[in-house]
Amino acid sequence: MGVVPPGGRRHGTARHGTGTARHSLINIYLFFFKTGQMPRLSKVNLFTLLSLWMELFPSAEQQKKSQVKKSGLVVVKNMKIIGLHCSSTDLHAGQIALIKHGSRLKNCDLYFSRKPCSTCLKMIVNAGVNRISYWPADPEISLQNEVSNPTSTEDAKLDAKAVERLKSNSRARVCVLLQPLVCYMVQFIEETSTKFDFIQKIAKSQPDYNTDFYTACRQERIKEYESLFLISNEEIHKQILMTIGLENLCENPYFSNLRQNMKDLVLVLASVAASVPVFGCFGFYRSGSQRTAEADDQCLPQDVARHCMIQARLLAYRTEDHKTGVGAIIWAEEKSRGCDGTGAMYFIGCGYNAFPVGSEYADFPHMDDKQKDREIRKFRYIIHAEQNALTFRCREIKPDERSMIFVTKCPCDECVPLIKGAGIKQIYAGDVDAGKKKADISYMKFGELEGVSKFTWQLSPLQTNALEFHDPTARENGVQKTKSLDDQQHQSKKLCLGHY
Ligand SMILES: O=c1ccn([C@H]2C[C@H](O)[C@@H](COP(=O)(O)OP(=O)(O)OP(=O)(O)O)O2)c(=O)[nH]1
Repeated sequence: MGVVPPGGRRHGTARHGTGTARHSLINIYLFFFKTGQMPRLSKVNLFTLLSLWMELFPSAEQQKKSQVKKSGLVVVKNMKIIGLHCSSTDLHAGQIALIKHGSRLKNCDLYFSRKPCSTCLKMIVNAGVNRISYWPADPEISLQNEVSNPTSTEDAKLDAKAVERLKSNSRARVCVLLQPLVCYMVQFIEETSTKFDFIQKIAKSQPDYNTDFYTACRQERIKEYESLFLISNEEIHKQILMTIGLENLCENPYFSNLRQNMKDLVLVLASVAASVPVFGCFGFYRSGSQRTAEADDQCLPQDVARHCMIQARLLAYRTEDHKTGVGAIIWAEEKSRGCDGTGAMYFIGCGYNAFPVGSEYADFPHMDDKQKDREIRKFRYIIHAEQNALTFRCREIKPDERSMIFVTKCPCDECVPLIKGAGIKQIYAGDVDAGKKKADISYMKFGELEGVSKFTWQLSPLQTNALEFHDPTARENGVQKTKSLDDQQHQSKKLCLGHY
């Protein structure tokens, strides 16, 4: 487990409101000028966050109250994600990993949202995994609810002991891999989430053009995730840590550092999740020209589409482009429901925009198209999020299955033909730059793309029709449009750190 950097607590990481946004922006600028880089999520924290998020994968199954808690799992090979899973009513996440990957689990790293039970651990260890990381709160077999059901808590304690015995006799490292966030990470994520295109699109539809709803939604998510992923009572948390073999973390400063790291990650998750909010009639809908498409190519349920877009948003915080972070993730759907808690859906690949693998920070230019000298602009070098997702995919894209890509920004002219050529059937994205031709990057092809269904973030068409009825010229993609606001939105869409 990482420790807090010298000087004590990291700067203001546990702030709950948008509060002094201007101040935090100045701090982020200072960080940028000092280090030359924007705050970035470490891979380990990204995998941990994705495991927590997978625990929340929307499920059609009825959740029964049980001692066995739902858990999320990220399977990683050579530091690349090869599986995103969550438990179902019948199977634990570890069992699903075994069914889906079998002996391919050898040398993989597994990130669990809860410490796995002995049934799962013995099989995973047997498969030869390299490392098992877990979130240090209530384990899969819950150690809470002592009073209401003493027998099952006794069983849970017995299981925790068995897990420890398996751990001490296994080659795999079973550990907690949390790292402290870099300075200003929480503020940066909060700032960029408020400015995220989806939030701005909703704000634009509000009469007073504000983003207060983002703050409210974030607060709700914080409450919800804190109750799920943290243990509010310090004594109970200590008791659980003791039972699951983490007595070393029960002393201060390790205990308070651990709790702070966990809290910061929960804040990150809540801030990102709130940037693709459940808000009024906003969601992913076909754009105008495609609305008559056949019914067999329907949009995913909104909660599933939102969930996957949030995965892409998390990936974007690994970007190497300090101006514009982009994340992309590809999922597909089998013909029939599988054993995974994700139903028929399975993971294919994911990525974010970054310079070619193996390159060093100074190898390539980082400037944008405001830079006069075209030779020192980033555009000819950077690999786009979709390109990385396709390159490092772990499964093939099958022509007879519904495959879908979720991208945090409108796919550009380099990526649109790649997505279509790869046989991806659906694109879920924003459309803010659609139709724009910039100096070195263009977004002209997305609007014209045919043969791939496009679902962009907008007001539901039903709602749109009502608007149209009143004023057919006053909308674009379902959002009431005035020229000046549209321009404002483009200006404020990013935390612009482009004036080097
Ligand atoms: O389909 C795409 C399109 C772009 N990018 C990445 C590449 C590059 O790192 C960045 C370019 O973003 P943008 O078009 O917003 O240009 P910018 O110069 O970063 O910002 P601005 O909108 O101010 O021009 O986004 C992708 O990953 N996928």
